[in-house]
Amino acid sequence: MSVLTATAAPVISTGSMPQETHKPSHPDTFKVVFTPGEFMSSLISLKDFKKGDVVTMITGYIPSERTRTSIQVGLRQHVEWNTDMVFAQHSCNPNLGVDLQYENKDEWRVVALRDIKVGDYLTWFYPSTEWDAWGGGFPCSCGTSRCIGHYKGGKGMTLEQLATYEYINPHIIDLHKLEDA
Ligand SMILES: C[S@@+](CC[C@H](N)C(=O)[O-])C[C@H]1O[C@@H](n2cnc3c(N)ncnc32)[C@H](O)[C@@H]1O
Repeated sequence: MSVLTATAAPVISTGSMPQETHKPSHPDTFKVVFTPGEFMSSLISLKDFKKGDVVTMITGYIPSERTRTSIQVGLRQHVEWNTDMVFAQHSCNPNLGVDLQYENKDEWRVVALRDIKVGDYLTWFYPSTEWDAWGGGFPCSCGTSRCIGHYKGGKGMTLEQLATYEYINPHIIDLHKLEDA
């Protein structure tokens, strides 16, 4: 079935969410680091992972429009993460891959791209799922040697640039091909 399944759970929004009322979605796996300032919070690991481990399956999402807190899962489909994964920051040298290549949505997963230690910040490469960055994107503060500068989504990168990253999802490649056609 191609229709995304909605859940009754409340949508987790970030930024303005009061820390006091926040209920961790994965208390054994990761933890939100609440940081003052607009959209400055992030996610750290509570476990060690080996490269290739599944860090979490993607469950409980809610179909959505493109928002600051959504993830693009198809050519025109977006969902709200609806878990603490929404707090994971973008990095141009991420330690997580978001793997949506499976036809069966129950198989969608977040994978460790390298060994991860307790306390490491958890990050993923937003252009691996997002074609067009919400609100025009942001100046990236990942500070890595691979930093692409201003994040604009997959459409702001060439296919050759994207090919140097793992887990660039099929809809991003397809959207590039459609644009180039
Ligand atoms: C899905 S939220 C991530 C959680 C967010 N940091 C928070 O506190 O709610 C995405 C927003 O976080 C910020 N962000 C994420 N990664 C970033 C990065 N590498 N550099 C600068 N801002 C980033 C941007 O404001 C972006 O629109």
